[in-house]
Amino acid sequence: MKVIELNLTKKMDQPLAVALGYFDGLHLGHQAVIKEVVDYAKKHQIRSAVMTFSPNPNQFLNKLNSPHLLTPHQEKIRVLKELGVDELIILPFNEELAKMRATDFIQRYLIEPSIAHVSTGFDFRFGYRGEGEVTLLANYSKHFSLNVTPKCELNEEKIGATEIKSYLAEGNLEKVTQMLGRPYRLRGVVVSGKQRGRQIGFPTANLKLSEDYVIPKCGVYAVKVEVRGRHYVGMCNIGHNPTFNFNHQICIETYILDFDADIYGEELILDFCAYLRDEQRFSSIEKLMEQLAFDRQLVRSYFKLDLQ
Ligand SMILES: Cc1cc2nc3c(=O)[nH]c(=O)nc-3n(C[C@H](O)[C@H](O)[C@H](O)COP(=O)(O)O)c2cc1C
Ligand SMILES: Nc1ncnc2c1ncn2[C@@H]1O[C@H](COP(=O)(O)OP(=O)(O)OP(=O)(O)O)[C@@H](O)[C@H]1O
Repeated sequence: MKVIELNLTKKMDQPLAVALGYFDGLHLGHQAVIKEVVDYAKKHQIRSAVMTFSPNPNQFLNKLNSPHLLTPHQEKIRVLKELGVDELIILPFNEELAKMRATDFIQRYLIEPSIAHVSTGFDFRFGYRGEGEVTLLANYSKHFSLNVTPKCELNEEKIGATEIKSYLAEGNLEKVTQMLGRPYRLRGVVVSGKQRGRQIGFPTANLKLSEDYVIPKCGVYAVKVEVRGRHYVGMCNIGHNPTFNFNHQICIETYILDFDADIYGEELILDFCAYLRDEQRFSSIEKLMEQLAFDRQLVRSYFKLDLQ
């Protein structure tokens, strides 16, 4: 997939079908919008693209330091590749774009580059203070064809980034996975901890996130783990390690089952599959160890591994 960061000002080399939106999460609603574009492009033998913005419009408009995203930049690229998108076009979201009238946006980013087909969702808004709605796009049928994806819902609730973020904050991974159509993923690098895990028989890989992700609720999770291109299962604790000494900074650490290797500095990918329990402060290290052994059995049975 080609990633283009630019102001589209002139005609594109080849006709494009584009999906428009920020697309944080790339959940099932976003996937419906994007799949339509990929299918349209295949059928008409043109290239498919996602047209998005950077930085996050919310971050720019509300002057947030860190946006905390479900799919930060690299993660978004990875999922878009899997969806078969040919190009990712990133428009710089700046003062000029924030103030651009909706009709000027259409002229500059859709008509001038000769975009052939546009796909959006039912509630897409664009232009100054979100004044432009999909009905406005429909007025330009002589320039581009338009597809509007109806609302995708899960049990009558809109599938959306805000909803997924609140389910992550509650530890409701079932809803998160259903809305995303895949497990929630964190990616980072293994850094050294205080080496206490090893001493209590549960060495852990401490994760330093590679991008600004939304962190799920503190607690213990059954996770799928990918490291050095191989797949494992594990149990991940997100929290403050209160039994030892309450750490103010949240730490994300994973005990990988049936694994013993030095992976400091390696990339680690965690897929969050099930919420097992809250983090607790135990009265002794022995009690914590007993609980960890119990958690390990739970993880084995969750993933239907032979109990050992
Ligand atoms: C699956 C799992 C669950 C854990 N649950 C708790 C917990 O409930 N309470 C707690 O204080 N620490 C918990 N821990 C954290 C251990 O205290 C931690 O592994 C130990 O402090 C080692 O930290 P280190 O890697 O910084 O050396 C858990 C760790 C793992 C891997
Ligand atoms: N549940 C959904 N069903 C159909 N289309 C959707 C759904 N959620 C978002 N879309 C569409 O996907 C495109 C990209 O969405 P974008 O991220 O810009 O905005 P959004 O509506 O705020 O998404 P979200 O609700 O996930 O935050 C838009 O065209 C939007 O209308």
